Amino acid sequence: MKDPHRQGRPSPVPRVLAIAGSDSGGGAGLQADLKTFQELETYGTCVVTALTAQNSLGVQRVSAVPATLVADQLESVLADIGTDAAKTGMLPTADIVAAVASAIRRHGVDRLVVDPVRTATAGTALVNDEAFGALRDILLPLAALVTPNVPEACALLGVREDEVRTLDERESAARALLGLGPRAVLLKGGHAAGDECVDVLVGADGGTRFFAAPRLPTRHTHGTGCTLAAAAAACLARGHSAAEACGTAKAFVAAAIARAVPLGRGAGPLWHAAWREPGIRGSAPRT
Ligand SMILES: Nc1ncnc2c1ncn2[C@@H]1O[C@H](COP(=O)(O)OP(=O)(O)OP(=O)(O)O)[C@@H](O)[C@H]1O
Ligand SMILES: Cc1ncc(COP(=O)(O)O)c(N)n1
Repeated sequence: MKDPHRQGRPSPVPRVLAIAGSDSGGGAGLQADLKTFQELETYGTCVVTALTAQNSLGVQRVSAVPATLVADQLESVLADIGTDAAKTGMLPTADIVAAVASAIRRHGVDRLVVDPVRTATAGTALVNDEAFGALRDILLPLAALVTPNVPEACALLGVREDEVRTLDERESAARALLGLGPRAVLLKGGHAAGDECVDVLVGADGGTRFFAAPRLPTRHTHGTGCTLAAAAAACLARGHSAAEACGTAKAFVAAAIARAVPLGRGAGPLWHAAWREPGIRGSAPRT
């Protein structure tokens, strides 16, 4: 980003900004993002877009933060601390999407990861249709990387989910998403069938990469999407390429799922500190 107040001096630590909703249960949203940033040895800042009353069983209540307050938070962070990368999660209204796009442009944040959050795993809508359309039209063209799951990819493209089943169909869908303007697309495979979770990366270099990891037999996967996108943003802030960032992010999320904790009566959260354990990074996916 343009960082006039640093006058060309590098930041003492990589900085990453999360622009997302709060999850009171601590498993997804901003809470997952900040834990991930810390584990990957980056300094995390956060702009709150929504408050949710949420736990392992689902989302009980959602309240959007006024767009002007989102804009003020963005200005407070970016005009002083600055950032080396940013990541968006839950952007509940079109006004909030517009405020985010405007700040990203004005401050020249070019390492932007957009996680096109739409509904919680439990099915509750987190974002209205107008906001999702605004994200597609004005935020995706600013993204270095967008990380949809299969239902989100289908909603962005306006196609049915049964048209995006096989790996070839997922690769074609990822390529079609490049047409919406992001520089790279990681189409996640958590929702696809099979013994492996295969994520497909297509990017500006024209190539395709597959990141595969065994599908872990657990229901404690609350916050996987947020964690993956946050880890990718932390890696971009460290100066890694999109492909390197996706490889590390996949390994990070796999390790955190392997050590997920059965808290609450429903889908429990990941254990982000798994990354510190000797040997756990050995669960790195094949690429
Ligand atoms: N059971 C699992 N075992 C291993 N990896 C998984 C599992 N479920 C999801 N993943 C991986 O976690 C990451 C997030 O994928 P997923 O498709 O679940 O995203 P998402 O639906 O956006 O997540 P969320 O459930 O947080 O909304 C991907 O890298 C995916 O391959
Ligand atoms: C604030 C917030 N942001 C994102 C998600 C999506 O995560 P998941 O699909 O795992 O519920 C969520 N539940 N809450």
